[in-house]
Amino acid sequence: MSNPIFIHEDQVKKLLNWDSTFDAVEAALESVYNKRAVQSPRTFTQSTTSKTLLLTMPGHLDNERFGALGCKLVTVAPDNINLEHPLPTINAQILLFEEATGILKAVVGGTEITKWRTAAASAVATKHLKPKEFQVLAILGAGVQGRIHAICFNHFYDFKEIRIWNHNVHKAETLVQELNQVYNCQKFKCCQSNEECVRGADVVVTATFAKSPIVQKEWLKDGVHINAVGAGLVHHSELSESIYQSSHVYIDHWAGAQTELAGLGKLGVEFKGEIGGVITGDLPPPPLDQVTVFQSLGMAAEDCAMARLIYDLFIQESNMN
Ligand SMILES: NC(=O)C1=CN([C@@H]2O[C@H](COP(=O)(O)OP(=O)(O)OC[C@H]3O[C@@H](n4cnc5c(N)ncnc54)[C@H](OP(=O)(O)O)[C@@H]3O)[C@@H](O)[C@H]2O)C=CC1
Ligand SMILES: O=C([O-])C1=[NH+]CCC1
Repeated sequence: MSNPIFIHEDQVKKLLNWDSTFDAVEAALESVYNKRAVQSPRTFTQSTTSKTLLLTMPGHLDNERFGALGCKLVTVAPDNINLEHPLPTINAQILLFEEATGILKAVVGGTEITKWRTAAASAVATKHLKPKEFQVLAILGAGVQGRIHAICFNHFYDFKEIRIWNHNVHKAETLVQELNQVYNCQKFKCCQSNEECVRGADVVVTATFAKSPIVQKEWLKDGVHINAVGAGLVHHSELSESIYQSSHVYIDHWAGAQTELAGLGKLGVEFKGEIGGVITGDLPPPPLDQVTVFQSLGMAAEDCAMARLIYDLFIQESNMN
């Protein structure tokens, strides 16, 4: 019996690319809708001696290119940011199993994968729910997800302006400066308030730990698309209730939504369906003048697809050397 391979974060980082990530995530979202993926509900284990939360996310995906049986273990430790030497808030590993035998074949660093696949899921949802009219992108949150969303959306879409707001404005200023320098442009702009950031935007991303709404309905332009990524108290704490009640809301997976978004159900919010249904064409695209929300929870199927992608690239590269 061979020992499992360890693919560390720095190796994962070198193997990641946006186009394959997009394909893997799109395949995962479609497979969940087509019932070619199995995702047992994720579990949440709260440490009683710290703020750290451990999530276990088992999944299986039946797909020629991205199929895999795996389990992501991911921790959320909000205080990491305040350490003398700050660490990422979200850290993960993905266990990948041989399907026929159940033997562990690889442990794949999951922190970069979580970053990339989450931004790619927002990009996939945006492609299917807001097919054109990109001028202005508003990103609320300048942490790990805010940054990777800026990079991902700049890769896939031709926004004229990418605005970034953070409740601590200095952090947004630093990120904007970095991105304008890296891409040798001036399209990244720092906003002093969340309202200034959102007003007039065509696409909005929320990626914070905000426990109360940071986006209000009256700030939204007709036809805006929102990718709601962050979770404060719950996964729907970043947008005001009236946004959810008046817009077309799509989710990544029903099973997760039934438990983790139960609060929205109590407010009378009816989900239009899984984004996978829009990808397959079974669900009609929303009218262009309607506000749309992609409520992203994150799925094991995305992580399995990504771990398989990285595993295959790692083996290919090892065989070449
Ligand atoms: N849907 C999905 O698949 C995934 C969702 N997530 C979620 O995305 C969110 C961001 O994660 P990540 O970027 O990795 O975390 P980071 O810690 O890197 O960033 C968090 C950001 O939220 C800001 N923030 C913290 N508290 C508040 C507040 N009360 N109001 C407004 N902004 C606040 C922080 O600002 P500052 O540092 O200045 O305080 C920072 O910009 C989290 O809620 C996380 O759970 C993450 C991964 C996957
Ligand atoms: O899907 C995911 O990995 C996560 N969602 C929220 C925190 C981590």
